[in-house]
Amino acid sequence: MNPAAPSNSFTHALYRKAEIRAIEAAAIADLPAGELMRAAGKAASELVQTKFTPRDGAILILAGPGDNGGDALETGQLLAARGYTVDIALCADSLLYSAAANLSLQQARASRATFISLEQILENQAPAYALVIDGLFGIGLSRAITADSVFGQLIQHINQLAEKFAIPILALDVPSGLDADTGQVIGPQGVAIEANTTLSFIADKVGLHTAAGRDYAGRVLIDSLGVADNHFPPPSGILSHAAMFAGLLPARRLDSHKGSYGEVMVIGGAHGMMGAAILAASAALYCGAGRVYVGFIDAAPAYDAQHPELMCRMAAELDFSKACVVIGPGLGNSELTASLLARALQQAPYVVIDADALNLIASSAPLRALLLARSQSLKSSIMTPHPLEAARLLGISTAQVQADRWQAALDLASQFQATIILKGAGSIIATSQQPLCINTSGNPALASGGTGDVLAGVCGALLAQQMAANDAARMAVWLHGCAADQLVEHACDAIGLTASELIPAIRNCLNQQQKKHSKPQRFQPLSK
Ligand SMILES: NC(=O)C1=CN([C@@H]2O[C@H](COP(=O)(O)OP(=O)(O)OC[C@H]3O[C@@H](n4cnc5c(N)ncnc54)[C@H](OP(=O)(O)O)[C@@H]3O)[C@@H](O)[C@H]2O)[C@H](O)CC1
Ligand SMILES: [K+]
Repeated sequence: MNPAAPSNSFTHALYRKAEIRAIEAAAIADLPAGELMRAAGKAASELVQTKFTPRDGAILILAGPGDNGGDALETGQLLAARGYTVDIALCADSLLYSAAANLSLQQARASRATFISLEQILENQAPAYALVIDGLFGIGLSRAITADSVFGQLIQHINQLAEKFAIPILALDVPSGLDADTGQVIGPQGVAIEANTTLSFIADKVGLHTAAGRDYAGRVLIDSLGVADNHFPPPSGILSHAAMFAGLLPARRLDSHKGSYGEVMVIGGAHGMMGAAILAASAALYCGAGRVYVGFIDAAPAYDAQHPELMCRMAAELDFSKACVVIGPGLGNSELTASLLARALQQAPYVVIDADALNLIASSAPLRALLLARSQSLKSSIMTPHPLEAARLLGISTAQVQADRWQAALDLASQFQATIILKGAGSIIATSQQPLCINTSGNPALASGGTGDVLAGVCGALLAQQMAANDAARMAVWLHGCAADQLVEHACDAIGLTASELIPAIRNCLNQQQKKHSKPQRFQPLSK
């Protein structure tokens, strides 16, 4: 296989369909006809040999009407030549095939593969397949595959059989039915292949990593098909990975004190929602902020018994002028909260705007103006909307946000001139200047109350320790997800993770990350 496209700096690059088309067009001009399809078939057949090895059962290949079908036919004829039992369902009018796909079809027909009809597949309720290869549609899918269409019935049948008989599905390029840009199944009545593995060609695609993309694509592998480096423009997005965060938080100097690590003030915790502010503040504490205050709205407790280090005050008493203000967790909506938000936006060098504070901004033009003014005075702002909050901020519906999360994140970043964390499966971190980033850590155990408050607190701690807003946002989301992954793997499994448990796990992840990249100790203990 050709390694992920094309050099180290691009290993985690993400592109949209139009960019992939442009790369493909530039590459084709340099190459003999059909070369990319041959490379796709070679990559897929090698992957089957090395990772699936289904010698004891037949392989079913679904070949659709475009070049994705051509890739599948090429894969099929290569596997047949290597001695696999291959059934091919040709779901296409071959007269409409491109020259490259036609050549692959001729070779497949001349091979030992058996061509079977759609009816044979649909009637067969207990197939002895060891693997299904999905080459129905790739990036050329232009409209919904509706459940009642022939393709729709085929896809649903394959998904059901795969689940019932534990048959793995390898999708070529994109799981058929999924939009490679948005990560959504196309159309309200649309269906898509639920793959275990997706082997994507030329470069990685945004839609395989956000929204429903992760559920449909399974494990994602990339093969560049040998396309030369110079055909790849700078990526418009990247996937987060551990190495990105190396050195972002400098090693602690021996000659340092609590004042060296910044001050976080969490503003929120109105009556009935005090826990939200305490969660955010505890997360800031565990992520290394030097001093952490909680500024309550209605009444402040004398102290927090679980974390007596937190300084509990009334929000109105706090001076924001040197702090990182995390405003929103349990804030509520009142004249007082709006005036606190206005003061934070004007005074604080760093702000993290979460939850109710986002809703206040969505409904107030003066608050928006104060937020925009921050970017001109080089003050850092991170906003952490979930899809509903993002929808309010953009004045659209949640469904519209989810229909293209990438675009929604970009729109938020440019409208509010802030660093955006658009939460949800495959959280997106966006600024208007740098490539967007899709987070790769985390799991559905995070879908519980309070985890968003924790994330806001982590952002606050990193900002307070002088990290640039975009780095802080990317790293906070990544740590938050890593902590959930570690807990699910080693402690609590997928159900019942609480936001409180997440906090010490985030501290572990942060320290592990720091240790990996820190300088060796000056003094080693003397051996006895
Ligand atoms: N070109 C190359 O060298 C390489 C391409 N690769 C693979 O090619 C696909 C993209 O191929 P393309 O032919 O552009 O698109 P698809 O195979 O995804 O499918 C297009 C055909 O599907 C029809 N279509 C679209 N939507 C539907 C639908 N809902 N129901 C039925 N039919 C649909 C479409 O018909 P139109 O009427 O819309 O024209 C086309 O007939 C890419 O994903 C790669 O797998 C490789 O990268 C190798 C190099
Ligand atoms: K496919």
